[in-house]
Amino acid sequence: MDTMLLSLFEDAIDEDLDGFDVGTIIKSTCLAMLAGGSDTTVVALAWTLSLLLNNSHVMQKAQEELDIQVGRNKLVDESHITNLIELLVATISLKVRVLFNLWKIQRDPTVWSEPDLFKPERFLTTHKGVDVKGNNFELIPFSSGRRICPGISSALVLLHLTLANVLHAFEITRPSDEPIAVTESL
Ligand code: HEM
Repeated sequence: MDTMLLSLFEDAIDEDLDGFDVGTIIKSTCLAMLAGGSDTTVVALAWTLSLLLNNSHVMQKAQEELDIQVGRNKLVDESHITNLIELLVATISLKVRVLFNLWKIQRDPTVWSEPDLFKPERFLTTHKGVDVKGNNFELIPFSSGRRICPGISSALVLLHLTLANVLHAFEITRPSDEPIAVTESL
C-alpha cells in the first residue's frame, strides 16, 4: 500500500502538504485504512454468521445456492459472486457537525416491515434494487456522500468471498439449542 501511495505522491515529494511531509501522510493514510477496515469487516462477518446460525432456514438456502453455483468440490472465487443472489443480500452550513443515527434510519418501521427480523429475502422482493452504496438513504451502512467509506468495494468483495467460502466449506451449528446472543450494547 505504501508503494502505491508513494507513486501517487511522487510529484509532491518536496512539497509541504499542510505542514506534513509525504512520509507522514502515507503512514497516516495506511493507518486510517487499517484502522477503518479491520474491526468493521470482522464485526459485519460475526453478525452475519450469528444471524445465519439463528435463522438456519436462511443459511440452508444460501448453502444450497452455493452448491448449485459453485459445486461441492470447489472453493468460491470472485467469478461466482455475481451469481450468488441469496448472499446479496441538505444543504448544511460549514462548521456544523451532523451526526446521523444510522441504526434508527435502518430500522424505520415505515420503511422496513418487521425491521428487527433477519429477512435477507426482502432485498429480492419488497426492497429489490436497494443497495448499500450510498444512493438509497434508507440503508447506508457505509454512510453516503463525500465522506462515504472509501473501503466499500474491498469490504464487499472480502465479505462476500469469506462468507461464501465459510458457508460452502463448513457445516456450522450452534453449540446448543440456545440462540446466539445478538443483543447490542455499548
Ligand atoms: C463492513 C465493513 C465496513 C463498514 C460497515 C464501514 C463503514 C464505514 C462508515 C459508516 C464510514 C463513515 C464514518 C463516518 O462518517 O463517521 C466509514 C469510513 C471509513 N472507512 Fe469504512 N467500513 C467498512 C470497511 C472498511 C474497509 C475495509 C476500509 C479500508 C480498507 C475502510 C476504511 C474507511 C476509512 C479510511 C473511513 C474514513 C473516511 C473519511 O473520513 O473520509 N472501511 N466506514
